[in-house]
Amino acid sequence: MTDIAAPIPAVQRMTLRQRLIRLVADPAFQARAARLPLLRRIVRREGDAMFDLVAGFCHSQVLLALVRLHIPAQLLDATAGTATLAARAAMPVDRMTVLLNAAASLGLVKQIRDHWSLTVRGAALAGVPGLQGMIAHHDVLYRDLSDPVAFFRGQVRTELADFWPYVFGAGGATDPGVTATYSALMADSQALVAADTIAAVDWTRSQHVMDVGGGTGAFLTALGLAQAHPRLTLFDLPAVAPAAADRFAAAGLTPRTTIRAGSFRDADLPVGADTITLVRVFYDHADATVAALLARVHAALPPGGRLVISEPMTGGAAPTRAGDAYFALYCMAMRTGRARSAAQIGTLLGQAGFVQIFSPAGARPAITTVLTATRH
Ligand SMILES: CC(C)=CCC/C(C)=C/CC/C(C)=C/C=C/C(C)=C/C=C/C=C(C)/C=C/C=C(C)/C=C/C=C(C)/C=C/CC(C)(C)O
Ligand SMILES: C[S@@+](CC[C@H](N)C(=O)[O-])C[C@H]1O[C@@H](n2cnc3c(N)ncnc32)[C@H](O)[C@@H]1O
Repeated sequence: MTDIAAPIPAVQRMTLRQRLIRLVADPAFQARAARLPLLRRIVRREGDAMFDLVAGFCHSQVLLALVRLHIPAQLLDATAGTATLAARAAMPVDRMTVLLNAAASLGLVKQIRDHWSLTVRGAALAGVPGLQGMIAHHDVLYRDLSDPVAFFRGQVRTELADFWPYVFGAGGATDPGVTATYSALMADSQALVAADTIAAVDWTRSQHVMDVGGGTGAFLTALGLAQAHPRLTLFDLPAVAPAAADRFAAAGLTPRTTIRAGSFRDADLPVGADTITLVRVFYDHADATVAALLARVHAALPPGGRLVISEPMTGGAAPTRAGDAYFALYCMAMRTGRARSAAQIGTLLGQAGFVQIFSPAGARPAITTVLTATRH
């Protein structure tokens, strides 16, 4: 069913800003402005930006096709001609030409003489750990979003949550095959989050760090390699946590690490750490679960102990594309959690008895935002 927006009610007294908005929406003004030397550039820029919004889904599908056909990986190995790429993709040459030109328009590849190579952006796509894996499962998200009005009304039984079964608690993460798939993607997509989180925080005072919801140990491994001194404890669900042992062993970190399996929904957290990290954990959960988890974190830390939270956040009063037009929708499709702003998380921290809540600069907000807090 198509929804037509209700007509805007008549405005009694228009502010200056509203008058300006009405003027810009007037097709006659748009046509006049496009011819005026001073306004022409703005009109063109706004038109291009509007077109990008209109065509965003096509752009994403071009990206998805490239990833599914392993074109970034192929072009990282060697440049290739259109016919070669078409043959490898079992695609007619003329259709591959359309795909590659579309990718070139998006700045991902470029044709030099008869051969295609990656651009700087295409090379970043090929190299960012986990990014192609995230893109490859976006078909699930897009199916959930295919009727966006029903989606925003909460009338779609989304599929995305089935892709990440652990969010429904320990019972959701018992099949080792399923957990292995999502744990690998989660760990791969962690690399930039871990790098920015580690860089944003001063770890010199931390003697013992416990990563709660630490998956298969990607964050603690990165931290252990960056900081030689702290002891490291990983806490995650019984179906997930044991796999961290191989990662710790491969990094030579086994003597410094402890793995504790359990559910933070069902029991208290182990004590002993002076620093607890929660990386990409809150946004999977409702406020009540986060509040209960924070109470357990508070109880597990000594007075003066530190909590480090890191995950993609919304922009709050200043919405951001990554936070508000991607992660917020992603979390909504996950059904159990939501993307929050730093201010919202700060409020939850304050209610749980944490003080000195800071957001250190340094992290790339599209990748993650970091908050630190102290247990009172
Ligand atoms: C060679 C020439 C000519 C010049 C060189 C100039 C030069 C040196 C340029 C620099 C090039 C460079 C190094 C670029 C680097 C670019 C990088 C690092 C780009 C990184 C982009 C990262 C992105 C887009 C990350 C996206 C992450 C996403 C979408 C993650 C999603 C994660 C989700 C949804 C997690 C879900 C988990 C759950 C289930 C909710 O719990
Ligand atoms: C989005 S993943 C983040 C994993 C890791 N911190 C990262 O950033 O890659 C959320 C993690 O929380 C864990 N988790 C979910 N519910 C949990 C619970 N009740 N008790 C312990 N861990 C839980 C999941 O198994 C998963 O590893």
